[in-house]
This record gives sequence, C-alpha cells and structure tokens, in this order.
Amino acid sequence: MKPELKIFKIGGGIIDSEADLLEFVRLFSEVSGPKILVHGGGKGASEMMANLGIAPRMINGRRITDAATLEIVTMFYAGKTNKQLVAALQSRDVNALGLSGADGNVIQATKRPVRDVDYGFVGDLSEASVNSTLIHQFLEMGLTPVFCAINHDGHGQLLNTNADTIAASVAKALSAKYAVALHFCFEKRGVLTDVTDDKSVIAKINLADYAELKESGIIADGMLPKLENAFDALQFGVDKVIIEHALYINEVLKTTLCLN
Ligand SMILES: Nc1ncnc2c1ncn2[C@@H]1O[C@H](COP(=O)(O)OP(=O)(O)O)[C@@H](O)[C@H]1O
Ligand SMILES: CC(=O)N[C@@H](CCC(=O)OP(=O)(O)O)C(=O)O
Repeated sequence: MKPELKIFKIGGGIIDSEADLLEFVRLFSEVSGPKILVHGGGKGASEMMANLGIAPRMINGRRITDAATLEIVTMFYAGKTNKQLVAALQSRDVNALGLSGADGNVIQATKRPVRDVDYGFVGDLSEASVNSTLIHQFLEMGLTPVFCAINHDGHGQLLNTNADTIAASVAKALSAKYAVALHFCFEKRGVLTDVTDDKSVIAKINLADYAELKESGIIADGMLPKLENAFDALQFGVDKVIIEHALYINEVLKTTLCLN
C-alpha cells in the first residue's frame, strides 16, 4: 500500500486576511503525516497592481502576465506571501520549505504559446514538469514544501502559473509514490448551488454532474479552472479531491469529487 500524502491549496481569499491565514496555518500544522502546501494570492496581487496603477487582466481565470505584472506577482507570491507563510508555519513547529519552481528546479514550465490570447509570462505544466523525486526526498527529510505560483522555464525566465494547476500537477506527479488526497481550500464551504448560500454545498460531484453544472452556469468564474484541475487530478491517479473552506477543514460539510 502506498503511504498517504495530503496536499492543501489555499487561495487569495484566505491569504488576504491575516487572521484567516493564521487560523489556517494553525489547522494545517495539526494535520498528521507528510503534507504539502500550495498557495495562490491572486486577490492581493490584483490589489497591489491596482495600487501601482496597473489594471489586472484575467481571462478564463488566468492572469495576463506582462513584464511589469511578472515583477509584481514574483514579489508578492514568491516573496511576501511565501515567506510569511513559511515563518508562520515555523512558529507552529512545521519545518516548512518555501519553494518557487526554480528552487532546486522542482517545477519547470513552458511559456504558454500565443493562440487566441497572449497570456504573456504564463507557464504551462506537463507531466515532466514536476521533480517528484526531489519532493519525495524533502518529505522523507521531514520537511513540508510550500509552493508559490511562480516557476521557471530552465532558461532564466520566471513564469506565473495558476496555483490550482500547480497543486493538481504536484498531486498527479506524486501519486505514483503516494495515495494523494488533494484539498482545494478557499473561502466557501465547497461547490455551492447558490454562491450566496453557504448551506447549499453539493456533497458529491461526478463527471456527469460537472458537465451539467457547467452547462447551467451554476459553476462559474474561478470555480471553472479549479474543477477542471480537480477532475484532471482524479483522472491521472490522485486518490481523493476535496473542495472545502480553509477554516473548516475538520468539518464534514464539503464537496468530494469522483469520476463516476
Ligand atoms: N458554484 C460555485 N460554488 C462556489 N464558488 C463558486 C461557484 N461558482 C463560482 N464560484 C466562485 O469561485 C470562486 C473561487 O475561485 P477562485 O477565486 O479562483 O478561488 P481561490 O480563492 O481558491 O483562488 C469563489 O469565490 C466563487 O465566487
Ligand atoms: C497565471 C495565473 O493566473 N496565475 C495566478 C497565480 C496565483 C493564483 O492562482 O492565486 P489564487 O489561487 O489565489 O487565485 C495569478 O496570478 O492570479
């Protein structure tokens, strides 16, 4: 039997509030066994950009990342957010190791080719992108890797990748060695039939439900790429995918995804 590995992804809605972030760190520090944290921070990055007079542009949940945007998101994700999270985890006795994809060449991406849209310095990940051997070694050393959304192309160019995609790719790559549970944590209790009603959590979603929910428009905005990544992970070896509130990871109200 494969050993268990828990991968948690937190998004910008939680990172934006210091109190929420510290509460998540407390809960995460109590999670037993080998674990990995992947963080976004899109909301804070957009605020920082707006303060600097640069209008953020998103298409299909992905940020158009020109050179100026890349500088800001690198500072915000790989700098401030990653290091604050690592320090908070250390204060809870979690030996966290903050990583961009460039560190140890742990995730290498390819700049997204220009088709209908030029996304700029956005990185796409493939099966070969994630160095699962190195991540396994970190876990064996008792370290908890903390990934941000910045990676590189191996030729000196930093790239920005949606953090849900990073979480799903790391989960897929490690599923050869581990039974991986992938938790997408954000500021709602799961996938909702009514986004304004936290009680309307859909307990289970399979591939057929997913198609219907998309068609009916119940799933929209950032939930679209999140579920796309989530089902991709399930189809490529990840054991469990859960969508839940970052501050209620120990409670039963959540969405579990399944293929059939
Ligand atoms: N059916 C749905 N259930 C829950 N959230 C939804 C749904 N449809 C759209 N959303 C939106 O998706 C957002 C989550 O996507 P995103 O902001 O990208 O997450 P993250 O904070 O993890 O980056 C929610 O804040 C919500 O506004
Ligand atoms: C290419 C791309 O879209 N990158 C994302 C990375 C951060 C992210 O995904 O943050 P959340 O998880 O908080 O949304 C962005 O810059 O917004």
